[in-house]
Amino acid sequence: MRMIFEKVEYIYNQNTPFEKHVLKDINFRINDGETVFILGNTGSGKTTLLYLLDFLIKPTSGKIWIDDFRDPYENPYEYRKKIGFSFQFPERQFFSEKVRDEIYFSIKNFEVENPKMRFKEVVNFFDLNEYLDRSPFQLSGGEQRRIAIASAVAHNPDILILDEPTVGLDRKNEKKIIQYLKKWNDDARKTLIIVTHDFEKFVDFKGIVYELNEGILRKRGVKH
Ligand SMILES: Nc1ncnc2c1ncn2[C@@H]1O[C@H](COP(=O)(O)OP(=O)(O)OP(=O)(O)O)[C@@H](O)[C@H]1O
Repeated sequence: MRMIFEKVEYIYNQNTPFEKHVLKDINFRINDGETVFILGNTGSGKTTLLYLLDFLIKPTSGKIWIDDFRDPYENPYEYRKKIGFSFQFPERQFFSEKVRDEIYFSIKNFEVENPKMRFKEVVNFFDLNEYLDRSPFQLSGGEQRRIAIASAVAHNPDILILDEPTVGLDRKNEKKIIQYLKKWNDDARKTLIIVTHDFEKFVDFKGIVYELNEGILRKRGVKH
């Protein structure tokens, strides 16, 4: 699923005293299998750009296209099914009382084949057995991050979008998650989109690096 941004602008609270022009004339495309890093200072618009990539918000002006000519907002569910999204602040993405349901949700919602097997696979890989009956809201930042990433990948999406995936993780889990993401990076069919302030932790990754600066997106280079 190729994603194309054409002259995309995003303004919060337009025509109010709190108006904030966050994204300016964004033109880029993300092809199947690519890894894309989006860097930039605090408040430069990175999270807003990711919300657009998951069709959670609509551009104030400009267009987002899927595979050249399809409008994702006509049927966002259909396209979102192919995407896994882990938020910068995991508690903003959680909505279940138990970790078990949080992880099971996308497996069920997106009708994954062999749901029980997939659930076990994800829980075992991310080492989450001990948390299954606990509330995701009452866990540490690092534990929440693991659950957020596990939930994002549970339905085996084609595109994985991660906002600050390494924040809060201890060294052991950070290593494990980076290794896991490297497999996505190496998989020619899987697209990986990462916003990070810890770019040096992705030293072995290939990909296209963009930088957002006051809402303007520039290509910084390609990592080989
Ligand atoms: N819901 C909102 N209403 C109004 N302004 C907002 C809203 N969300 C974000 N903003 C503002 O838009 C700008 C961009 O925010 P965004 O979260 O996209 O930046 P960011 O690059 O992800 O920052 P950080 O690195 O700190 O996470 C910021 O100035 C922020 O204050």
